[in-house]
Amino acid sequence: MTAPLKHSDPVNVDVALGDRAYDIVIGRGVLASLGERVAALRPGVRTAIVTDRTVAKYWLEPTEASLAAAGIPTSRVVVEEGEISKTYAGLEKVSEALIAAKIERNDLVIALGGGVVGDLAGFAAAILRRGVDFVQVPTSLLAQVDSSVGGKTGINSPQGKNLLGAFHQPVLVIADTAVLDTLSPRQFRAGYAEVAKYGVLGDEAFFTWLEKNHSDIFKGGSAREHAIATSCRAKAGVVSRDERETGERALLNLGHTFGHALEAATGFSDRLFHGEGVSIGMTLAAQFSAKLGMIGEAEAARIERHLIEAGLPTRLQDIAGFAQEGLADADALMALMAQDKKVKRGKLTFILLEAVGRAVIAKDVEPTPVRDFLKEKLAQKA
Ligand SMILES: NC(=O)c1ccc[n+]([C@@H]2O[C@H](COP(=O)([O-])OP(=O)(O)OC[C@H]3O[C@@H](n4cnc5c(N)ncnc54)[C@H](O)[C@@H]3O)[C@@H](O)[C@H]2O)c1
Ligand SMILES: O=C(O)C(=O)C[C@@H](O)[C@H](O)[C@H](O)COP(=O)(O)O
Ligand SMILES: [Zn+2]
Repeated sequence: MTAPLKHSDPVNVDVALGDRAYDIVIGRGVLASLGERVAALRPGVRTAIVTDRTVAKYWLEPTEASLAAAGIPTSRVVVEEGEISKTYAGLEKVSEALIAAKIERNDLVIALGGGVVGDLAGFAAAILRRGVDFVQVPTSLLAQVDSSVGGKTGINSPQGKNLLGAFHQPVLVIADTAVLDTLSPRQFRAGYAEVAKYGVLGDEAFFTWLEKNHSDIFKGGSAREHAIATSCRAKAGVVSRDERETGERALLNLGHTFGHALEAATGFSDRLFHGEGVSIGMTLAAQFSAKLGMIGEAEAARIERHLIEAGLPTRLQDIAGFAQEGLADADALMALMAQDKKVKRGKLTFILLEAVGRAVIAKDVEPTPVRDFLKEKLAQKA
């Protein structure tokens, strides 16, 4: 872990992917430099900004102003906020709008928003005219620490999370930490789950730092920038070594096998945001690791305690409408987990823990112990 930044220093994190390498620029106010940076990267380019209604209200005009100041023509595509847009219908809307705006192969799509907009606009860019470059301007904490980096793009199927998609790296990521000031507290907390994930999966010192400093991240200031930069460095390192998830990258999926199943079981709705699903999933992964004797109960409890302190849900019973059919049913959750992209020849793969800060990939996990574990968890009192 590197020392916390001074508040005013913008920081650059390099995603070292050879001829597809790119910079992540992190700092307060860096959105104003978007136009200048895009003009330097792609002289003469035209752009289409894809965003959602809420983000448009706060951040579309400053984004357009920055591009206009650099002489870059823009058009806009505004979708509904939330997972409802990360769908076939959302993809059709964005793709048709980009075609209507005559976005050409050498133009740029700009994803201005949270992970939904980033995944959706990135996927539309990946398939438009068989591939147009795109820039990520992440506006949620989750997008700044995770989804804008690494090139996973896609949409959901009613049968599962991110089941249609492509690896398509952005050419630039601009993470302005000031834009997080308009994010709702619940969405900020949800994004924090992915920050904690980076500590839990590979950096015990960062997790310890988070235990002491998490409230400062919520307040803003240098702790926020430090947490974002540390998460981005961790992700950039993994992605540069294993872009297509043939090995190590699967570690970034800690908590997601359970979490994605819970998101599907709640209909990709506001009952459970992605980061909240990750928080519950990460707690379950830690508890399952303890049940298998891989870590002590105390370590699993340490992780859960921190997530609770950060205001996150950690138990299945914390989900609104928990008792509804589907969610309180281990077999239904097992069926949803069978659609996980880490499944190989029908066998589940889980990301489990050997310690706080040391995650491992567990292949060929037998379904029976997982089902029994879920039944135990489902039987707990609300
Ligand atoms: N591609 C990846 O590697 C990756 C990684 C993690 C998550 N994801 C995906 O990201 C999605 C979740 O992303 P998310 O949590 O950002 O959700 P989101 O995109 O739905 O954004 C959350 C909410 O916050 C609002 N919002 C965003 N920025 C704002 C701002 N600055 N001010 C006010 N409101 C703002 C949005 O309008 C939305 O309502 C999921 O679909 C998940 O699967 C992808
Ligand atoms: O970038 C990755 O790799 C991740 O797994 C990051 C996750 O936080 C993210 O939610 C990702 O979209 C999940 O990937 P999926 O392949 O399980 O859909
Ligand atoms: Zn995630």
